Amino acid sequence: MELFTYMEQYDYEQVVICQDKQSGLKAIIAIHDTTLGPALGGTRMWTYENEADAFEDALRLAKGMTYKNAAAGLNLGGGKTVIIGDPRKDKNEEMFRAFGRYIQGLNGRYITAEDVGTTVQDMDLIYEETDYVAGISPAFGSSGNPSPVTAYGVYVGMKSAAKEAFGSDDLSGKTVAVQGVGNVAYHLCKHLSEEGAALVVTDINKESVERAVNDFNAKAVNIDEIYGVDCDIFAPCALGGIINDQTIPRLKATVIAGAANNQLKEDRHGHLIHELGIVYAPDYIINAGGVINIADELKGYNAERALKKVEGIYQNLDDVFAIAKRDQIPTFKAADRMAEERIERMSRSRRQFLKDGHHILSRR
Ligand SMILES: NC(=O)C1=CN([C@@H]2O[C@H](COP(=O)(O)OP(=O)(O)OC[C@H]3O[C@@H](n4cnc5c(N)ncnc54)[C@H](O)[C@@H]3O)[C@@H](O)[C@H]2O)C=CC1
Ligand SMILES: CC(C)CC(=O)C(=O)O
Repeated sequence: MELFTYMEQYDYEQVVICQDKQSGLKAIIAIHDTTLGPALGGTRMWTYENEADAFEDALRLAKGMTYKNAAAGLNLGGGKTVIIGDPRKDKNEEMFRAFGRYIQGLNGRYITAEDVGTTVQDMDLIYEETDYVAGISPAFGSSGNPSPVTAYGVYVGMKSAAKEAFGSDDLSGKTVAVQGVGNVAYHLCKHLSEEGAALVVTDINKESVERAVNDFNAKAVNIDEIYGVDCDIFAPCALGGIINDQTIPRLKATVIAGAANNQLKEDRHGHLIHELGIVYAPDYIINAGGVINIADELKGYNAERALKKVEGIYQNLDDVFAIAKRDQIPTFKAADRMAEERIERMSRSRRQFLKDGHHILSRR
């Protein structure tokens, strides 16, 4: 990847490369766009095949956060961090403290939180060094782990997508194939099971599968079988790029609605599933619950208020489906349109009225 070419193509503001030999920290902080406010997005810790993959992931995820935050009505820009390493083996206190100091050095341009491979405990270590971290322990007045709230948002969003596809948002009797039953999907499965949906699950982690089988009577399938499951709804809840040339021909689902970021490998895959008549709930609209919850900390966290806002994901998806129909475009394009229009509108109003609209985390 030619970094500057890529940054210019999608108009990224900044990429910060952090290296700390003592702790083994190798992190990439990507800030895509801060038109609406400071960039907020989680920190992912993952073992990448090579550095180029890590850069690409950080950059794509950061851009996704710009769109997610804009479409969710938040006054926040988009950013994301990738830490290269195995979250089961390579973490240590110094690493997250060092990372916290890098974030502090950005002076509020970027606020971090959890993503795949990081936990509330990791955020607490970052908090030792900087205020610009959310999703820390509730004992600090924070919102804690965002995953259950993300799951609730995906659940209400799935109901909106079901209404679009089947004419009713009732999920009882529907079969949902869930790829990856980690932090978010476990809670999603709970909501679905309580409503009477049948679950088919897979995960590379055997214990996670067993937990879903035991707790929700889910049927387990092998990793690769999940795409071909005879189901109503496919819920990608692991990593990105899973809607691609290899998987699309195998899908039997009428709806795709899940938590994973960057589900479409490329834009053309969004067009392909649209042509096949699959109702796609755009990833960054349906999985915005976590960031909506975390963003509430900027006002002094109130769980009830945050949850109410998360329920707005249902209406937001209704709006996306309506724009898609009105403009005869796939839903992922309709979501982009919604986000871009808000950024454009707000940037004009910002120039006129707002000198410094940034929030202060220390209010929490
Ligand atoms: N945690 C949150 O609040 C939010 C998470 N997301 C996205 O949702 C997705 C899931 O996030 P979490 O549940 O927090 O992560 P997690 O790491 O707890 O769960 C992901 C699960 O997917 C499994 N997995 C990985 N590769 C797989 C594969 N090829 N096939 C099957 N399973 C596989 C993992 O073993 C793990 O159990 C990620 O894409 C994340 O970026 C998006 C918004 C907020
Ligand atoms: C705070 C996180 C839940 C935000 C994020 O990184 C995401 O929504 O992917």
